[in-house]
Amino acid sequence: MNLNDKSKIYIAGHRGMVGSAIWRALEAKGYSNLIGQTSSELDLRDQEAVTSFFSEHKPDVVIDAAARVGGILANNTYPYQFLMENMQIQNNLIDSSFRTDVQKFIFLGSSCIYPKLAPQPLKEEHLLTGPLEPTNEWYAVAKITGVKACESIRKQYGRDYISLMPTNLYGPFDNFDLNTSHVLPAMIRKFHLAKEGGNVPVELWGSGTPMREFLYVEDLADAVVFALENEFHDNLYNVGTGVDLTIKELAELIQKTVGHSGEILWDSSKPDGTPRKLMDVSKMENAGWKAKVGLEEGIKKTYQWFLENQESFKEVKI
Ligand SMILES: NC(=O)c1ccc[n+]([C@@H]2O[C@H](COP(=O)([O-])OP(=O)(O)OC[C@H]3O[C@@H](n4cnc5c(N)ncnc54)[C@H](OP(=O)(O)O)[C@@H]3O)[C@@H](O)[C@H]2O)c1
Ligand SMILES: C[C@@H]1O[C@H](OP(=O)(O)OP(=O)(O)OC[C@H]2O[C@@H](n3cnc4c(=O)[nH]c(N)nc43)[C@H](O)[C@@H]2O)[C@@H](O)[C@H](O)[C@@H]1O
Repeated sequence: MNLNDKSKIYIAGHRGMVGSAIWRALEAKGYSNLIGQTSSELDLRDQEAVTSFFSEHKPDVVIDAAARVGGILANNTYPYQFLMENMQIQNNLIDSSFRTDVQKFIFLGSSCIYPKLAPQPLKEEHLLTGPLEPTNEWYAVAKITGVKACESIRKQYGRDYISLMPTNLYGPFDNFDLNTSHVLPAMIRKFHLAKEGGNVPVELWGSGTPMREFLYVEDLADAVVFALENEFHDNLYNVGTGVDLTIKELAELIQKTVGHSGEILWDSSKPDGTPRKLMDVSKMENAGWKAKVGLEEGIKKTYQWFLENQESFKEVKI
């Protein structure tokens, strides 16, 4: 497709951590015809509403950054919502895009689509080669169907519909609610509150032994713009740093950044989840994209954002 700065680009989920980063990145590159709808303006679970939105606005490009998103506890507590809502949202967006001739669609999945015990680092071809991690298999199955829906349109109709599989993301506008968030924002808030409370102990979940990879959200937004501006000849690409660390090492890094000097306690009644999910990022690197922001720098930026926006960050109520 002939993309230009007047192309109409619809960012679904444009207020979220990922969607807002993509919006800022596109604006910075001069794209002036961006459209977004809040979930109260357009509930993407409502097929009829999505169909009429697409027939009215006819976007040239769709970037799907809308989903029911949460950390390990939220996924494990609300399996039906994480499965059904994510299938409804993505399927409505993908099918309406197909029917209104959208030529470029970027779908965002997650590294949890790969089998729990797949060989590490995770390669795109490991998809569907083994059982999923039980704490988030519901969300993973939804995301896998999104990947397959885009792949089927590329295969049958030759449309440039691609799926990017980001690793764990963090950064400005993240969800800092301690029940529904992911580990990195939860640790920032917990260590900050404990420091302010006189360096009281911090209680974290699980054993601290699982390993995780973290990509700063503005790097992901950069990868999405890269995928938008370049012709991709395959349907599935991992997006990450290719570097991971234990949850315990992450805790010590965040404790140092925040300046907390108390004890760290581990609540073994909470799930560890997947032991490791390090991404093989060579396919995206061969396509010409590489992450730039290191973890220490990204945590410092995110903590700074947290301090400046404590009153405004969203508390996601599930
Ligand atoms: N965060 C991560 O670690 C991570 C990792 C890998 C992949 N991803 C993927 O990245 C994407 C965005 O994640 P995120 O972290 O940015 O999540 P987020 O901050 O919770 O944003 C999700 C967005 O989806 C929108 N949304 C949810 N339900 C909706 C509905 N029924 N109708 C319309 N809009 C709805 C919300 O809109 P409103 O704000 O208007 O309510 C929100 O802006 C998701 O596809 C997620 O799977 C995230
Ligand atoms: C990218 C996301 O990865 C998610 O898996 P996943 O990394 O285990 O999700 P997280 O919630 O980030 O948890 C990562 C690891 O951090 C541990 N952890 C320690 N303390 C905390 C805490 O205070 N809060 C949280 N949330 N975790 C904590 C948690 O037990 C787990 O082993 C999937 O559930 C999502 O669907 C999505 O795919």
